[in-house]
Amino acid sequence: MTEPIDEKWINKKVSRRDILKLTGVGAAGVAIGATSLGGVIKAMGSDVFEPVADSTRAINKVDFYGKYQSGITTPVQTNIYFASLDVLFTSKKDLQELFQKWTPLVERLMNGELMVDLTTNTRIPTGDTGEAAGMDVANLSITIGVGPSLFDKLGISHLKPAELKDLPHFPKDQLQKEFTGGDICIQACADDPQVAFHAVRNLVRAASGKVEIKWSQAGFNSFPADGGTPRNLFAFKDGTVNPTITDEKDLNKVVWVDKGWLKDGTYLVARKIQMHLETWDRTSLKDQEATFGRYRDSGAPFGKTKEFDDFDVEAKDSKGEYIMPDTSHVHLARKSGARILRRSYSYASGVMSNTGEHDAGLIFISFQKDPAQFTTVQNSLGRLDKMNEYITHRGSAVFACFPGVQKGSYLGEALFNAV
Ligand SMILES: C=CC1=C(C)c2cc3[nH]c(cc4nc(cc5[nH]c(cc1n2)c(C)c5CCC(=O)O)C(CCC(=O)O)=C4C)c(C)c3C=C
Ligand SMILES: [Fe+2]
Repeated sequence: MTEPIDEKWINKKVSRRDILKLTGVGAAGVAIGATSLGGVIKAMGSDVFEPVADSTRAINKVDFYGKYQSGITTPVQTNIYFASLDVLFTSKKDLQELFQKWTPLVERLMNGELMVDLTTNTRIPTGDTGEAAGMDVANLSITIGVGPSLFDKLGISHLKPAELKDLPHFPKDQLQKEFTGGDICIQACADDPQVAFHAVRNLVRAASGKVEIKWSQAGFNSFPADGGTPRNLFAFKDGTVNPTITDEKDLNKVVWVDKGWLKDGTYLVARKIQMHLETWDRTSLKDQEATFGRYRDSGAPFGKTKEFDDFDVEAKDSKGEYIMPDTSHVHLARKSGARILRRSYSYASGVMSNTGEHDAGLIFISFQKDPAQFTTVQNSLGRLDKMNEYITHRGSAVFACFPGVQKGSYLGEALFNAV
């Protein structure tokens, strides 16, 4: 039998910045070009790292340990694989064991390591499913949360935060059971679709017999060449007005829970929203822009010229009419007064079998310290939102996402320490 291979696929592709850090070359101030990197490594007496060409995707590691979980204020990656799971057990102890088992696996995945050492023994299934072997870790972030149904199933309703409850029914909701709810969520985001999928697949596999996938959805964000705001499938820049992900003070107001076992965690709201692209594509540009109250090309609010220009929703023109139409999505969302951190992805999953339309839309994801913030915005959009003509809400879920993990601890430990 051949020796097991403990192969780090992150080591196969290491950014130039990382190599400079590892070798100390950067600190010594030695300027080297990309073509000389291989030589530097050999000179260091190591053949572990292979040189790679400079690439924007090569700066590739998101930290697992920290005050907060990754995938919340992590810069948005290009891909998501979101999975909502149901548990197949009924005890709190089983849940604790699941998170204790997952913690080092999540750490390994985010380090770009295989789930367990590979063996070449072909008589047994491999420890890692293998489809991410040799790939860059691509800024993989993994965010884990628990849904309201979990607490009831495990008989621990007394530990369920008062804020964690199914969202109310909203006018025009057409929710389908197969895209709604779930006991646990895994949000895997990465700059590569296969890396994100591999993470979910392997975590679910490691919990075989303990969890089953209730629903899942892959999604994407495509960034313009200048790295600015991505456009959604209606071709509008989406994500312009959002809390700044580095503004800790503001995030404390909007995103991070400040009490109880969920302190430094947050609530994730997921909505699977179909976008009726065929109807949208038959709509004039003028009407499309009035739907949002923003110009399509620049992303600027009506009456302004630049995407990030501030605006007053109450401002009126000389005829006394709102500059930003009062039925526009942005007018109504802003007027709600509530704030959320949006981190959504587009999806395109083939064709709706009953209508022949594109099965495409938005996996709307927002983080907030109380799901009521989302509800306030959604209630303000209500029946008035001009965008309602073009969208249908098909799925919905809410999860309490744990605080970050410190070394020696595990995902959700505070929940298990709570009485
Ligand atoms: C309840 C919350 C929201 C849902 C659901 C939602 C769905 C949704 N939004 C777009 C496209 C855009 N939304 C934009 C702004 C915006 N949307 C929300 C909330 C929800 N959107 C907020 C809070 C805001 C910001 C409002 C503000 O204060 O300015 C925009 C404009 C650009 C931007 O700021 O991102 C677009 C475009 C789609 C397509 C969609 C469902 C399919
Ligand atoms: Fe929106």
